[in-house]
Amino acid sequence: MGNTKITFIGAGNMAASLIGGLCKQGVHAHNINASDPGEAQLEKLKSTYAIHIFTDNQLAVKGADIIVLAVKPQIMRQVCEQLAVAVTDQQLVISIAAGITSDSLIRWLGVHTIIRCMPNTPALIQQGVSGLYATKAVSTQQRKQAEQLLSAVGLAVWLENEQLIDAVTAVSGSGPAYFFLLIEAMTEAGIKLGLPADIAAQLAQYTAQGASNMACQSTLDAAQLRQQVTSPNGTTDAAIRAFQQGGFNQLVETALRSAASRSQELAQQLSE
Ligand SMILES: NC(=O)C1=CN([C@@H]2O[C@H](COP(=O)(O)OP(=O)(O)OC[C@H]3O[C@@H](n4cnc5c(N)ncnc54)[C@H](O)[C@@H]3O)[C@@H](O)[C@H]2O)C=CC1
Ligand SMILES: O=C(O)[C@@H]1CCC=N1
Repeated sequence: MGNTKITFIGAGNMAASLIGGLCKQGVHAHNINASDPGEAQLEKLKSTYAIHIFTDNQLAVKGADIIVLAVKPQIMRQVCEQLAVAVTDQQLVISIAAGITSDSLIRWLGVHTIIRCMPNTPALIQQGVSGLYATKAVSTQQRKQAEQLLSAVGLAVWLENEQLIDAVTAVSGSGPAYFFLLIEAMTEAGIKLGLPADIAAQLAQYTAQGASNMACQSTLDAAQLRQQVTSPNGTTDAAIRAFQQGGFNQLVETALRSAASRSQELAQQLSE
């Protein structure tokens, strides 16, 4: 990232994951600003990574090459309108908010150099994945900078259609929570089958990690890898049948459609 100066507006969960990932990747802390009214989380970030902290958003964006908007969708308009006097078209604005369209951001901020990004919290351990969409005003150099920023904390993929950000939100933005839910459920089931709680949790966590790494590294697809585990009429077969009888695939589709719809709903509600 060289000497690129990055300011985070909002220093909550997602900003902390990105800042943590960037610092662990060797980005200099003196190139990172974070602004938030919550002094406790700012102090935590400062003591952990030695970044610059601010409680005044307008001061925080001064001199920044990239401004990452990492506040909740519901307060994005207020934050952008307050920042409008301080942000210029020379600065790249990356919004990570679910559901807030680039049209709204352009209108509220008065600048056109907008990238919408949907990252996820595993960015903290450099294993995030982000979908990115750039508006026409974003230069090739700025696209490169955004890609470098998000690639420092995981995989970054470009989308040519902004509406697909809703699908990315449903699959990978919210996705870590689905896997945590499965880990929780497998741990609870393991405990009910008689395992000590700590061992049940480790078995579920390491199984998720191993399966995910295999899926990422293998030339086989997920269905083929699943078949390798599934002996005909064996134990896995019994479990998979139970999942399928319970409508597992349909349930996953319904859940992801709900996430995407919520993202579209936020866009509609918050676009005025
Ligand atoms: N948490 C996640 O897994 C992901 C979140 N996102 C998006 O990231 C954004 C932030 O989400 P989280 O980090 O989870 O929320 P969060 O609630 O943890 O962080 C938001 C932060 O904004 C701060 N804030 C409130 N008013 C402010 C103001 N006027 N100026 C500056 N900061 C202000 C809050 O004090 C808080 O620290 C949301 O728009 C969300 O859609 C996107 C991808 C994944
Ligand atoms: O739950 C949310 O709204 C945010 C967006 C993606 C993950 N967390």
